[in-house]
Amino acid sequence: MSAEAPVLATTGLSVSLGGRAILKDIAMKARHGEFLVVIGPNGAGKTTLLKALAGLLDASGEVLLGGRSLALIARRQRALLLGYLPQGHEFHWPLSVLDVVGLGRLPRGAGADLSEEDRNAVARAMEETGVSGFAGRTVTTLSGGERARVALARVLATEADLILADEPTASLDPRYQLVVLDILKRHAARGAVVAVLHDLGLAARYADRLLILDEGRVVAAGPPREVLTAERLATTFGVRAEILERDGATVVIPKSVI
Ligand SMILES: Nc1ncnc2c1ncn2[C@@H]1O[C@H](COP(=O)(O)OP(=O)(O)OP(=O)(O)O)[C@@H](O)[C@H]1O
Repeated sequence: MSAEAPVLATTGLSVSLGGRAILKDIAMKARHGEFLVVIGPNGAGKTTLLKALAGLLDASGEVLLGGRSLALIARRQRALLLGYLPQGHEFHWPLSVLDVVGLGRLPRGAGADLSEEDRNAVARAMEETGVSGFAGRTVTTLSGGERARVALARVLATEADLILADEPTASLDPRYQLVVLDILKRHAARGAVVAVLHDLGLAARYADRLLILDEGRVVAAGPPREVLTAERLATTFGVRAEILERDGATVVIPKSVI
């Protein structure tokens, strides 16, 4: 991907599901090196946006990856360019953790026998996410937080420049929430990351820019301290919140329901 074109950009991106307009004319971009966090109330369209960015939904408008139209990029090539971490992390097959993370190498042509390069990428991803200790365990026996980290390890193993992560910290304990966001922040530095988060405090701390979705539209986009205002939290989320600046970071304290 060229460093000049945004890693990811959309124009006029719209999606209808079940006869209802879910995403309406979304224009957004993630620049090289950027950690973009998508926030918004339940049902705003965040998951739908990530799926559309990953090319998993019929959409009108355009998604550009490194300046190239996603629609014109073959599926296998897409899988090299972007890693998609879906919400939920359910595994239905009783594979070992090592095998699941190894699946991340499939787009790179890996077969049943991984090359040394594949094995190194898998080992790095497992080390980073703290799952090496249970490499031999069957994924269906893992706890929710352990599964979430294995799912992230599989995406990291792809070594795609762009990662789309849907609620990557859901079901993680406080330490692993920070571990995972640190990983994504590091990854963003050499490509870009678009992540959906519900925790406004973590979103404010980690995001280079926030994209706020409400009822399928972008209602604000920019650095956390510019877009996270008490008025915005009231109109978009329906909460009264206190917003503080502490050690250079924006701290959000939701206080009551409006
Ligand atoms: N397949 C579908 N058919 C019809 N409506 C759908 C479908 N998938 C999602 N929707 C609707 O689209 C809207 C946006 O859903 P989406 O999952 O993108 O929201 P979200 O912002 O990720 O919400 P949450 O914070 O609750 O995860 C919701 O009203 C949802 O009910």
